[in-house]
Amino acid sequence: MDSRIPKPSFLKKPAGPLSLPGNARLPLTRDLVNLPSANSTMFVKMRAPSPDNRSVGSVVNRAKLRRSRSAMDLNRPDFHRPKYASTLAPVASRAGNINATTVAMMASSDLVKPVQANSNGTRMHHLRRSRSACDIAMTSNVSSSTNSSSLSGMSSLAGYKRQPPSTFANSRAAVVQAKVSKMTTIPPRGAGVTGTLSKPLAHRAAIAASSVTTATAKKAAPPVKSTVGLKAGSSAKPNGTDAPKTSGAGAKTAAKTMNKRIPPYDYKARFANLTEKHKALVEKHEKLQEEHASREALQELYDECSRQLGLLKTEHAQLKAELETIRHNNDELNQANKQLTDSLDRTEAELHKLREKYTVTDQENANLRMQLKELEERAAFLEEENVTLQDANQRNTELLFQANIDRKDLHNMVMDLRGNIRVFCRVRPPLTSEAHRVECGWKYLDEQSIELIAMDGTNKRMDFSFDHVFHPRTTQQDIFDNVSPLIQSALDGYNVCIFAYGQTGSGKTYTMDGVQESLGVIPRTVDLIFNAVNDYRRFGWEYEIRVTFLEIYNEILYDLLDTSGTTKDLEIRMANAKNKTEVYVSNIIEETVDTTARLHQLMNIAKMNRATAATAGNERSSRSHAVTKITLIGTHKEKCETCIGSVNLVDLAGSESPKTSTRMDETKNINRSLSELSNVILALVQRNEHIPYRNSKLTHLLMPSLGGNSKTLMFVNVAPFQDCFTETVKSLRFASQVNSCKLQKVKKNKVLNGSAVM
Ligand SMILES: Nc1ncnc2c1ncn2[C@@H]1O[C@H](COP(=O)(O)OP(=O)(O)OP(=O)(O)O)[C@@H](O)[C@H]1O
Repeated sequence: MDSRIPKPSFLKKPAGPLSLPGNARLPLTRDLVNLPSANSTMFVKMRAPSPDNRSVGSVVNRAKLRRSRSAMDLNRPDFHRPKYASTLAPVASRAGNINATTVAMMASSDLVKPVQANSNGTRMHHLRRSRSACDIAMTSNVSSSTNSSSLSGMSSLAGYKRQPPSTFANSRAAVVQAKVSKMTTIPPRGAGVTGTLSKPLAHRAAIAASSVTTATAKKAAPPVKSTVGLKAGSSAKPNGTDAPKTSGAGAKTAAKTMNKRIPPYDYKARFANLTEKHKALVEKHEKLQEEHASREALQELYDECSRQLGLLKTEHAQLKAELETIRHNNDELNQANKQLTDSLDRTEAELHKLREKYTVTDQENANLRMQLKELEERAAFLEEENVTLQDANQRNTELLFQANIDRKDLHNMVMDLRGNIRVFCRVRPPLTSEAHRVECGWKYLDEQSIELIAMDGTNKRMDFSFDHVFHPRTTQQDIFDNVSPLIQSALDGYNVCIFAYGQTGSGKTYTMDGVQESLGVIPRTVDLIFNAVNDYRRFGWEYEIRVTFLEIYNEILYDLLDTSGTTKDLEIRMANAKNKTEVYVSNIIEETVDTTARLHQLMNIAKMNRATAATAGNERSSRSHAVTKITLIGTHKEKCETCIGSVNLVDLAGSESPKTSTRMDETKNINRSLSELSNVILALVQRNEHIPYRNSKLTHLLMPSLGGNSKTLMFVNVAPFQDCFTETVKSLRFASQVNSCKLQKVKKNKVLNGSAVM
């Protein structure tokens, strides 16, 4: 298909040169109109191939073709302008379209979006995108018709459906204005800088929007449809609806003039036409400058918006971080609140329990108060009763004191009836080691009589009577039960003497001291005295207890509490010149004891200091007379009464046959002192005027107990063996003599002006 447009027949070459200077020729209207902006490919593609040089060859030089149609080719003498060339309507400035569209699109979309990297590149990108977007439909149509023919390609432009510029531009402008107004009406957040910047920003935005609106409104005239200008010989028919509304009447006239068909030879008309077009172009240039200014304003607005956006983003990030912190704090507060709520629940539960407990306790408290009130009433009653009872108690104490005195008198009377000197006989059992020894025949007739039968073949029998006879199975407690009444007499203010007499090994020390597992009379007496003293305190009596431990060995006195090792001269002296039976020992240690333990301790000391040795009848024989004296001084402060009693506990040395003795001097002294004791007893029995107390230390010391104001008890201890028969008979005969002795009536010690009368 030949796309060459046939040369119009009416177009003739001018006869002579125009009245232009030199060789210049007026450019064609088409060239002038499309010279700066008609370089688009669309238009190039729509251009018909040059009718010239078709005969040059089969290959067409397209560069030549373009050049042949350029403005410079107008001077060619063979140039033939196509008829339709002057009828081409001026194409609306694409730059103007692009600017308006770009501004509208920027306002609608990109102004509120962050600028990425290079702002210039982005702006160009928007420009390119907007232009390509506008040309999409047209480009596609053109490309599809390029290979057919220019005419068909131009005709295909008729199908180009451009969006109505006025509507599009107006809508874009409206969007821009809405965006700007929104930006200006958004209250500034955070720093005041944003608020202060909003005013110029709004102003610029308003200017830009108004410019865009004006530009787009001016561009509301639709771009010339190619189909109009492409129709050969037909004049352009401006569409009334698409005609520009802001160009004014001059522009309309110029357009009409320009579009008016001017003969080629009418240079004046053509010049006028060109002048009008130049004028239109100048106006267009001014408008483009305004648009450019608006674009710069928009660019500044865009930059400002970007900066604001950056600030807003920073502020947004800060607010986001702050929000995150607040959320974190809120979570922590929620957690703490939950814990506090749990704790509060527990506390309320505990409070509930405590309230219940308080209620119960309050009830109990009320009950207790009632009980307290009752008790107070009861206490008042009891207090009155107590006063009454105290009066009664005082009277009873008086009665008891008097009764105790009566008891003492009665007790002493009984003791007097029993005799002031009494004799108890005790037969010890044979030891396990003494099983081989032959025993005498012992026949216990009653509690007071005993029959001794010799087991040497003579069958000799002897009867003895005493105050009490104790057989070998008698316990220490049974013995002391018969002794304790005498101790009570000592507490009542009487002198008491208890001594053990008998052959060596007959059981004297066992009876008086006893052994650890079976205590004798002395330790039991100590316990009884301290128990009685405690009981007497209830009657108002306070007792002072003093003790001395004396030993008579070979007629010499020794203080058993003296552990100094020095020898002191102990002398037995008369206590009172009027009463020659009361004696005391000078220089002896008399210790006051407060406790039983202390007294037992002193007893052990004395026991260790006592002289002992082995004898034929005893491995550990006491070779001296030991005298333990306990003085009891009772005081009744209320009655101003004092009673002094004493207990002499004597463990005599054992008599020994000179035949069996290995220490004769010791044995002689022992036997002599025992003999003197017998003489005194006999003198008392015979009621002699002279009683030989002073013949021995022992009798001298026991003088108050034997012949004076004393209650005396003698144990006669005998061994059960046949080889002791002679000594046993001697002891029993002596004890019988003592038992027959009737001492004078014992008197109670009197105390006058604090001095004791012994
Ligand atoms: N009633 C008794 N029951 C058990 N054993 C006893 C009894 N009497 C004495 N004995 C024991 O017999 C032995 C001799 O007794 P004890 O030493 O008391 O005799 P004594 O008369 O004091 O002798 P001496 O005069 O030589 O000192 C001791 O071993 C003692 O334990």
